[in-house]
Amino acid sequence: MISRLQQIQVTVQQIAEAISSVLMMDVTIFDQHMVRIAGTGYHRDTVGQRIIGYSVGHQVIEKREEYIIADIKSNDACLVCEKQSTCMELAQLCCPILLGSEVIGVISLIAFSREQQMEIIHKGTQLLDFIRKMAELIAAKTVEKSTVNRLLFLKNQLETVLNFVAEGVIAIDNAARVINMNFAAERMLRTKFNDVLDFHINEVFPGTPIPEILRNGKEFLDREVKMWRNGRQHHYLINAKPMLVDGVIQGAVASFRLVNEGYQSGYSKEAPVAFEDIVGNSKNLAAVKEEAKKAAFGLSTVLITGESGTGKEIFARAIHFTSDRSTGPLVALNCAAIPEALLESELFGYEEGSFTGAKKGGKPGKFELANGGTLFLDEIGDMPLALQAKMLRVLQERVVERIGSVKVIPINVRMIAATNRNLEEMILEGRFREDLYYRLNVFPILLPALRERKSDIMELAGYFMQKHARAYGKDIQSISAEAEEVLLQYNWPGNIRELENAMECAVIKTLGSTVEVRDLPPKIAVTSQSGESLLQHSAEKEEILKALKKYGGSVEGKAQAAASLGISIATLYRKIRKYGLS
Ligand SMILES: Nc1ncnc2c1ncn2[C@@H]1O[C@H](COP(=O)(O)OP(=O)(O)OP(=O)(O)O)[C@@H](O)[C@H]1O
Repeated sequence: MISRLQQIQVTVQQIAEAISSVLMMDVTIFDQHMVRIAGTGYHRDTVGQRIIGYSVGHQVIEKREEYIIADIKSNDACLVCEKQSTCMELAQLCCPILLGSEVIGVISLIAFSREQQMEIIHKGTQLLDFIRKMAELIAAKTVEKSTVNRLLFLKNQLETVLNFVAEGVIAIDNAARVINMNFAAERMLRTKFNDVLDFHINEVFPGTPIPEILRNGKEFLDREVKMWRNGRQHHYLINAKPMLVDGVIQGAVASFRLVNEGYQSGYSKEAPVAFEDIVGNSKNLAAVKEEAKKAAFGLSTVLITGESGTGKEIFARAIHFTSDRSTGPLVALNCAAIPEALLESELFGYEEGSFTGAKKGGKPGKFELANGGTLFLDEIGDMPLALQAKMLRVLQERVVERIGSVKVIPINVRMIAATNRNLEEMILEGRFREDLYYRLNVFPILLPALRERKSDIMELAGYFMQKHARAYGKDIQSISAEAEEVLLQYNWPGNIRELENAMECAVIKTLGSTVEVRDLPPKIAVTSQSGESLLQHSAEKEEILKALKKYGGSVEGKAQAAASLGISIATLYRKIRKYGLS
């Protein structure tokens, strides 16, 4: 193991040189294993080597004593040294480097000349006082080093843990500036920590109540915050706590999760959806529609998989309204939208008095509410393992028990589950139960991504253009050939939802009756083309300026401007800097 002195070798050498130049004598410093850590003059060349043989140094370490050796040839301590007869040193002064009661090394001041020897003879105790101070300094440096090492270790440990959790975590200092952020927070806020370090939290996460804590010191749980991003409103549930040092608020830490459109209420109130309402005639989509129609007429559980925004929910609704349960309830629950602790009672309900805060008369769960109809469980991949086991029982036995009750309630419910996750991979990682997967996957439906059905893009774009033009009372008739090319070239990672947002944004911006490239969100226009032309740059700059003029340069204004441009706030700030728009 590397010794304490070895860990700070450079510092030890510097101290040896400083002593040597002040006292005009050579210095050597070695650790408790007799390895030379530093040396000046004659001893410089053997730094890093172990001192062999039994010498005064060994005695300093063993006895933890200081030595003043006025004459090497006659001193008792030197008599035991094998090299005494050939030793070129005339006199020596040795001092242990102590860390508590442990010797971690020795400083030795050496006289090679008569004058230096005289110095040691006449001023030995003063010199020793000085060397002792230097030994204390070195010991303090080793403590400092191990403190730094420990802090680095803790920092790594903390980062590993932070980046392991699925919740977003963000920390601010006492001026509400961002000082830390984990991977999940980066993902959810679509930003990079380095891009927003030291930004005011409101610039990164507008509308969050986290700064309140700096004023009142009160922690809060499950506060809902809505934020516009990419033309879409996102809901977050936030918990936050003050960071206290010696009782003084030094900042705050918040953890949050994205509660995408927490549609907890049933769909029964909503308008029915037929397969004919699902826009798109590509071969891929037509095949899936045929499959889904077959599923609608059975009673089997359906598992819809597909990337986010591919239309899983709209398919689930079409299946329900085409099935012979269409007059029954359609009840939906997004497993990712509900805090884990509440999910069980949402699904299974509870009896009166089953836990603190339980409603009088108890509450039915979604299974009961969906009786005679369909239960749509979205984001099933986010269901915790313990609940998965309970779900499996319901699917096998077709009965539910409310929390806190022993009564068994029979249920007649068709289940449709959906996920954008790869459940088979999750099974291998032990995060999803294989038996539940097979129970759910009776009728699998795989929705293709938009990029896998390019021929649907323009049909959908036209459909959304008309829908939003109607809503905004605008007379927009067509999409220009250039805009069409851009729409077709783009990769659509956010699928149909992203296309709908893009077309809504275009409808808002279009001045005439045709959607042009400049009306599309800059992100789509830029990434669709190979290389960013000067023309695009100036168009983008103009768009940003327009948005900033419209919404104002305040933090809130910038957040709105970013939302209207379909970009994240951090990207807006980057572009403001890039185009010098301060
Ligand atoms: N083929 C389609 N025709 C018309 N609208 C569609 C079509 N597919 C999806 N949409 C619309 O696009 C949006 C996204 O679809 P939906 O919510 O069904 O996707 P999803 O796969 O469930 O997304 P997520 O996994 O993110 O919840 C919805 O507003 C939906 O009405």
